Amino acid sequence: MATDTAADAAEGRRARDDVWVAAEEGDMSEASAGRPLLFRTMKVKGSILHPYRFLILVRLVAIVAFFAWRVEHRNHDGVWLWAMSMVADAWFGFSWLLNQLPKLNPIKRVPDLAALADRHGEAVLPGIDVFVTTVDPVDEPVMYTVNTILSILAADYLVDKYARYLSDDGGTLVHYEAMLQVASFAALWVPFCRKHCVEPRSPENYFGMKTRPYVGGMAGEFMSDHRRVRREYGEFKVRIDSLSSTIRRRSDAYNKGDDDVHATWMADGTQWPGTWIEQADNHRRGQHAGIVKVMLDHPSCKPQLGSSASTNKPVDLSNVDTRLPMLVYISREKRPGYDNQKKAGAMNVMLRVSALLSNAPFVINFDCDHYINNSQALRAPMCFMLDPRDGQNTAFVQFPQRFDDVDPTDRYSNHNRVFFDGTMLSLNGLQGPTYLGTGTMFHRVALYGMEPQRYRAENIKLVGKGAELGKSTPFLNSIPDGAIQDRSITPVSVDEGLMSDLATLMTCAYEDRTSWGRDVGWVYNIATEDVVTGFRIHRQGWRSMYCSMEPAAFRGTAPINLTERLYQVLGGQAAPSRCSSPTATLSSPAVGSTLYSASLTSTCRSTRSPRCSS
Ligand SMILES: O=c1ccn([C@@H]2O[C@H](COP(=O)(O)OP(=O)(O)O[C@H]3O[C@H](CO)[C@@H](O)[C@H](O)[C@H]3O)[C@@H](O)[C@H]2O)c(=O)[nH]1
Ligand SMILES: [Mn+2]
Repeated sequence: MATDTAADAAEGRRARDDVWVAAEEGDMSEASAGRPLLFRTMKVKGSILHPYRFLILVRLVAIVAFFAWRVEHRNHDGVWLWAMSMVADAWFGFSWLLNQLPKLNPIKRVPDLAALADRHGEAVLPGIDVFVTTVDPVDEPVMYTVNTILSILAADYLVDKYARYLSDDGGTLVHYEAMLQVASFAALWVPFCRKHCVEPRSPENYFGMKTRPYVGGMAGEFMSDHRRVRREYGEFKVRIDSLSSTIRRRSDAYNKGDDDVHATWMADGTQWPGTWIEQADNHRRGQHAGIVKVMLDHPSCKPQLGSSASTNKPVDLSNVDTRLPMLVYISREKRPGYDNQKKAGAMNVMLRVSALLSNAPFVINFDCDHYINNSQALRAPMCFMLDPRDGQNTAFVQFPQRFDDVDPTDRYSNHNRVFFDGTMLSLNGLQGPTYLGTGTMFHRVALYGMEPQRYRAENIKLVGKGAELGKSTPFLNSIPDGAIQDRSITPVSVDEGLMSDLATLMTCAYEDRTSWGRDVGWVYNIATEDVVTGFRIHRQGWRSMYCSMEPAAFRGTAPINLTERLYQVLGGQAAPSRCSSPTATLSSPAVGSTLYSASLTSTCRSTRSPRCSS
């Protein structure tokens, strides 16, 4: 749980401060034109880096010498075996070299939130669309998803500058009704977080902490508010846990006497358009209509203070802004015969649907089991995106993945330190880290397949784009606006016309004969759509940034037992490009193994969600 993490973090910080020193920024006056720099760049201290580089050189010499020795000592009794092992060694050595080169100059970049606040004040921060994906309320427990969503709704960002989207690939009523519950509990939880500066803002993790220093300004009221909200959260959990039985009971009552149809019914007495408990034609997992429901409208741009304490509302919110950001539920259309392309397909639909509803210039995505751990986490990537140096060319900002519930010795290497704190920082010194699938903020236009220099709104050419981006005129028209950073998100009226435009964007057939899944959006037909999508964006000349912040911006759940961990590693291995070294699983030849091993320890990653119950 999050309790040991504070101590861990403090210790980690102390250790790392001995390693990192400020890097020289060179003459920035021209690039920044008087605008303040919004992040600090650090490099590894010379006394550590130089010996490390020397070590790489020594190993390189040893490897070359080893090769020479192998060539000279050919085994004449088994030339084939010898040749095969030489080929393997050559490939092994080459990939080792590729793995080492970026490590010559690791770079860490730390966002300067104070400078961002100084420069931007509050009002001019750009809009963000936040995407969360989920599939199955049992495999990916609903409690994780609702906590993720509560943590996003409570994040410290301008309420009218971000919108929240949940994509439910299962199309289940449980998820939809869970979102209704979230919307109602958030009306208490979010103002409570704001009033008392609560961290983290995922209630399960917050109430699970043993101790926490109070940093808010209303210590006097804290204990009673805390007790009250905790009780409400308990009741909220009970309601969430009983959703599936509530829905089943309700549906049974509606279906009584009808032997043919066993529909699943919503609370308002209409049939659920998505997947039914008893699956029927047009109401099964792989076959149902597209659904989009705006559950919380886009808020007004003026703060709305809450009411003072009364008997039925014991928490005094008279000085707290009670607005909530927009909340939208989406379940895309599913038809037999179409490959739904898993997460990549879901993300592409969300990208299009959000373009007509909020069309923020930035999007950030989370898997349903990754919550916001640091309420400033949506501001931090802005330090990179708005920075005068490379902001215009930065396609995405990637955060390290951190995990709860890892046993103290980390015996299954869940933290994956070499990958998140080695390889990624190393790539950060080059064109930037790869896209890792969750906790990543993008420039929307980078996902539309546009190149960095064409990025400014006035340069976007829509002629001929219909073939690439699909034939929805409202969507094509939204693209230039989606590039304007200082555009505020304006509330849209969800009328019949808009609903039919949205339905078109969610259909399976929309992407036929377009570039979606190839040159536009998340890439299809590959196990590691995230990594490959990142590569495509890099290829176009964009760069990416790795954002280091304390406390960790986001946290996820790690496998708690060996079986789950092995599944996870297997998932990563099955997809070689997820590993920084493609040969990490090959057994190395006896002599070579010691030379290579240090660079090969657990460079693979994957965050397959644990099949745990909550
Ligand atoms: O048909 C699908 C399948 C999955 N998902 C969502 O995609 C996310 C990741 O899927 P999961 O099965 O949990 O994969 P993991 O192995 O846990 O995830 C790792 O691998 C994925 C595939 O490369 C990356 O996208 C993730 O970000 C990365 O954490 C989850 O939020 C799912 O709900 C969908 O929306 N639709
Ligand atoms: Mn997962």
